[in-house]
Amino acid sequence: MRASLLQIAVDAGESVESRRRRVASLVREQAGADLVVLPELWTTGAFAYEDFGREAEPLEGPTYEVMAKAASDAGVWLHAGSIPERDPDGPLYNTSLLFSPSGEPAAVYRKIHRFGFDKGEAVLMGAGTELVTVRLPSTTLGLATCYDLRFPELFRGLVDAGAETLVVPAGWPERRRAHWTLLAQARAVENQAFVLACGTAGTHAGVPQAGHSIVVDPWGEVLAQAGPGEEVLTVEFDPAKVTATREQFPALKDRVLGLEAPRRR
Ligand SMILES: O=C(O)CCC(=O)C(=O)O
Repeated sequence: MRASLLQIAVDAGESVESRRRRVASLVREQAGADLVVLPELWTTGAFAYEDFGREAEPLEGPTYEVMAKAASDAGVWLHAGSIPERDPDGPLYNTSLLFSPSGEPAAVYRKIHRFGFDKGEAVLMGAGTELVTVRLPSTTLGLATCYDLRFPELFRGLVDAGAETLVVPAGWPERRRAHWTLLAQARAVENQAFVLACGTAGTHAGVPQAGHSIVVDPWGEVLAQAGPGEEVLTVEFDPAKVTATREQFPALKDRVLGLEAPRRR
């Protein structure tokens, strides 16, 4: 399986409209890949809180249309990263879109863990409530977004639902780059799954982005990692390695569920 992670530079000097066009043509250039992955909130930038409301789109808005067409032009499965979604009956959501190689919608995932504590995304956006997995011809994807990477129970839920390849679009800041690499490897090792984590480059809203998108195999080996700037990170991997790893080192079978809390003495 060949995957291309498009580590897009999100800088304030470029309009959303021109970034959308630029990213669509980068997706088209990936014809021949099986899966293309974009980062979180690449239209606005994950920290451009003031732009969320202004740039929010309906689910089937401009980014959806342009990305559906780009997926079918390239003939690839496209994880189009996430958009600020305006739900007509509810709040904004940080919503990921996945398209099939014919440009059909294949999945929608609304980010469950919102970042910012008592400000930013945490107050501006609603929380998703559903785990999402998607069966591709050679692997089952499990979807998560950025801050979700810190919550292992979400990933365990995805694995229980059959996920073998965990896809994590992000807008991770440079300041916590060490956590990004460490957590991507931890999620791969503990779940014996591939992790494809695609971040942004550039600086928006005064927050330098980490870049360093990463692909980790089920043994925790880093198959590829990008540098800090805009980059297309392409990697070939064998999805069958998930089953092989889980058979050779069957730690997932030794889980003990439903442990009781310690008794007070
Ligand atoms: O957890 C972190 O350090 C970064 C999370 C983040 O930037 C996000 O979810 O947008």
